[in-house]
Amino acid sequence: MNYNSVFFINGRKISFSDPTYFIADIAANHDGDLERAKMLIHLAKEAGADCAKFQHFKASGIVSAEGFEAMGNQLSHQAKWKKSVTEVYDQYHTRREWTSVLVETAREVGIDFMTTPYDIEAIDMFSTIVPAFKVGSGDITFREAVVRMAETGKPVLLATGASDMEDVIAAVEMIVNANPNICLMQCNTNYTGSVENFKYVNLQVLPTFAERWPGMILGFSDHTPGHSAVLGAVTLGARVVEKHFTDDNDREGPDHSFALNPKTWRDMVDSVRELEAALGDGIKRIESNELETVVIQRRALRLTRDIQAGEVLCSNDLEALRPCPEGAITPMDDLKVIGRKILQDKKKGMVLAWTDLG
Ligand SMILES: C=C(OP(=O)(O)O)C(=O)O
Repeated sequence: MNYNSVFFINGRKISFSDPTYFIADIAANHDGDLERAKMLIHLAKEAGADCAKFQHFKASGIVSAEGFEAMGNQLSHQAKWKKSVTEVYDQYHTRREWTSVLVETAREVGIDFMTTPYDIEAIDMFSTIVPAFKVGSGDITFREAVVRMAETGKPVLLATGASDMEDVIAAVEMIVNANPNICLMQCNTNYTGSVENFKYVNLQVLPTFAERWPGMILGFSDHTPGHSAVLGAVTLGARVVEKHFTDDNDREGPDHSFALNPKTWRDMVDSVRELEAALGDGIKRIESNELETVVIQRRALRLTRDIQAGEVLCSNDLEALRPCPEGAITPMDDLKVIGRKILQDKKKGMVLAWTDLG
């Protein structure tokens, strides 16, 4: 199976050794208003996002009115919606005629523009516009769309919420058969924003993915409150993180309540940057910022009395005390020092070097 451990999104290198790439999913949080969509792109950039992402669907191309009607429009987070599922999708869809304005706004602001396309027309329309495509979890089995995105040659970010390993294997195969640039994202698609959801996030799937596809770029699409899940995901190797983004969690639209806002988004980015710095490279060493503390915290063998040249050291002549200047014998070697002759006069409290001993 042929896939890359490094790919680029608009010149930005995505790999395990590079900083996490943050996608602010504006989704439907523009509330059907182009000015709000533009404002959210600006706010996402200010909050530290690398990418402002939208979703392009048309109600008629994504949901069956009859299908949801038959289920009473009452499942999961949709139960809170005041209108039917079709009406909500229609009201909150991202207008395709906004595209040039959104793309230009993102360019001016200096943030990548991306979308999750929910129909073939949208994939074709955006194939020369976006630097990468996102497959939303719900479309993991939409073969035609997944293959079409992969065939554009753009990196494909595959969300895997509400899927089992068999679904994931099939989708990964479809993508890598056409395109080696894939990011495999763990996701839990419960959008209720409940803290109960933490126990379903299952971050340990990331190492499972890594074991099955060594070196594949991993990501995490998160819908839980706070930053714990994201910090855990980055620790476990995710290098693309997506979270919903809004300016105001109290607005009425379907995606506001569980989104991060500019303040919480900034906190997340800052926390991940700190975590990345803290994770390091795994090589155990005395770090360059510890060179002084290694002196002040470690002990050296020091003389408990004035000693004259020719005397033989016994255990009572030595005590282990801080600091330990470079070259001093440490208490690790106390047994090698006891019984040795001292070659020159030394004062109480002085340290010993090997050249002091006969
Ligand atoms: C729904 C989407 O993604 P996810 O499955 O990651 O929540 C999306 O990108 O439109």
